[in-house]
Amino acid sequence: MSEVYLSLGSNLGDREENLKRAVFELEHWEGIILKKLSPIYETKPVGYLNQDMFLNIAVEVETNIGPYDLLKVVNEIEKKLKRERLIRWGPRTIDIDILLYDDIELKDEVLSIPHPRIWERAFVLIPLSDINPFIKKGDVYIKDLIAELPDKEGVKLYKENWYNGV
Ligand SMILES: Nc1ncnc2c1ncn2[C@@H]1O[C@H](COP(=O)(O)OP(=O)(O)OP(=O)(O)O)[C@@H](O)[C@H]1O
Ligand SMILES: Nc1nc2c(c(=O)[nH]1)N=C(CO)CN2
Repeated sequence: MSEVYLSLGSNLGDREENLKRAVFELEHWEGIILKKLSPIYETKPVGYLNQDMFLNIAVEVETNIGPYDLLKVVNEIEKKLKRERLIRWGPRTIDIDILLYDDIELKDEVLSIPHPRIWERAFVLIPLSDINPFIKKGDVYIKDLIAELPDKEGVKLYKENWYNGV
């Protein structure tokens, strides 16, 4: 079994309900075991600024599904939640990114692991460090990376203990 970290975000429709539905799908997917869920954070949009606030979480799962098949799974869940891609970095009912997959490093046209932008995104690193503070980039703990990030002020705790199934 592999240890995988995912990042989920929503800023369209009922954001909390979208996160719950996506986590429910992951939890009930054959070959995926849900291990840890972060609190929900409300976060200022990064990249494309003219859009509503996001809710973001990080999730740890165990799985025997390989990285490329796992990408298909998360894309399928996004589709199920009726995600439409209109603007790059724009509004979405749900976005699911594969952050880390064991210690794998890979990069091609369809998939990059670790996700290329995670180390510079407080909305990713803050929930991630809640579920595993021991993750490092090289020699540096993510807490120390977060301290250096300008967008950390835009990340506020929204709700703890929020998931009980849907
Ligand atoms: N680690 C990864 N997790 C999820 N998707 C990835 C990853 N690496 C590459 N991709 C690719 O990125 C493509 C675009 O993803 P998406 O539209 O969700 O980007 P985005 O969420 O708008 O921006 P960002 O990638 O900065 O979060 C996906 O179709 C997928 O093939
Ligand atoms: N706060 C926040 N900003 C974003 C997010 C997100 O999930 N949260 N996702 C993006 C594209 O992946 C772009 N910008």
